[in-house]
Amino acid sequence: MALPDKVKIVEVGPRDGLQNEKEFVPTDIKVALVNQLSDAGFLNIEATSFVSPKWVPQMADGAQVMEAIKRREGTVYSVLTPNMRGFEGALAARADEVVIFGAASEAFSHKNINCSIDESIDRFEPVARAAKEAGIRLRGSISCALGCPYQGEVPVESVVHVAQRLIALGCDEIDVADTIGVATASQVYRVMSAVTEKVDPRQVSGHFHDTYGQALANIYASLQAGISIFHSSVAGLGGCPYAKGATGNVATEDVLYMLQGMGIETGIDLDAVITTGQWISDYLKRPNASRAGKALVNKRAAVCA
Ligand SMILES: CC(C)(COP(=O)([O-])OP(=O)([O-])OC[C@H]1O[C@@H](n2cnc3c(N)ncnc32)[C@H](O)[C@@H]1OP(=O)([O-])[O-])[C@@H](O)C(=O)NCCC(=O)NCCSC(=O)C[C@@](C)(O)CC(=O)[O-]
Repeated sequence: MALPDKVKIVEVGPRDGLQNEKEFVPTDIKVALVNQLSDAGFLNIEATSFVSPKWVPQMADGAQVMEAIKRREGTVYSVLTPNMRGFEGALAARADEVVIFGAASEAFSHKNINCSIDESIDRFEPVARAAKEAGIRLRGSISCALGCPYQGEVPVESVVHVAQRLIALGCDEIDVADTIGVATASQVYRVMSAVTEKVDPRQVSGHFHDTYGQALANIYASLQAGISIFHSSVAGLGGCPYAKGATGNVATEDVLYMLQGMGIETGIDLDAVITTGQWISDYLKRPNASRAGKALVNKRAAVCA
């Protein structure tokens, strides 16, 4: 299949990137991160979650973040909402898109949102209806679509089933997520092909954590399967608190560098993202997990030396 000439990158750093940070990141830092990413030209930024602060304390300031960010014309600001309580918070915070998040693995569904897959879809139903009534975009995420930390293998049929249920709820887009980053390219090609047999490929995205260093290859395999929407996290921040050991999403800088090299358009300023990636890594006192980010920061330093 011919590769797309344009790809949409959904920047999930402010939510998926930060949610697992042990130390509370001050709201003004979260806001500065979102604002810098908006200025870099992202069409879609996942800014925060409206979930139980007991389960994910780092996202407790979601309303304050949404209140304070500078909204860029043309950028969709998304937030996670597991239920109607979350949806009400998102509506009040003027989110452009709400994300319901299920799983293809029963075990992870219970660990992450304290209910079965079927119960989660029932719980999402009123959220989906309310979002459509409010004219808010609706996205559905399928965690552990390529492997589960608790049950191991996840049947492709389960991924396709959850994908179809989420589309039937009215999702504008669904994310096939490798939550623990275990997948390899041929498995990804198979799963994406199976999902896009039933769901319009334009509505399907790839969300790849990079725990085993396979994310870029998995993105390439997804491109070959007709996918043209990908999630990534600036500086490779992140990991899900309910997927022990899962490291960050694939680094946005690495994805942009790869796509640029292939002549695939994203509309995003890689230089600006590199600066932001180094800034947030320095702030969090953690190494920058982006290879291209680090290399280009070092290259800048060499030029200035
Ligand atoms: C879903 C629940 C709430 C169910 O939690 P529960 O205990 O089943 O439900 P509950 O109704 O009993 O609520 C428990 C407490 O949370 C409160 N509550 C209830 N709902 C909300 C809400 N929306 N916002 C704020 N507070 C809420 C509720 O009021 C109550 O407070 P208490 O009475 O104990 O003081 C809980 O399991 C939860 O919040 N889980 C967090 C899930 C999460 O955020 N996980 C990480 C994001 S998913 C992810 O990272 C994967 C993804 C998307 O990136 C893709 C991938 O890589 O796989």
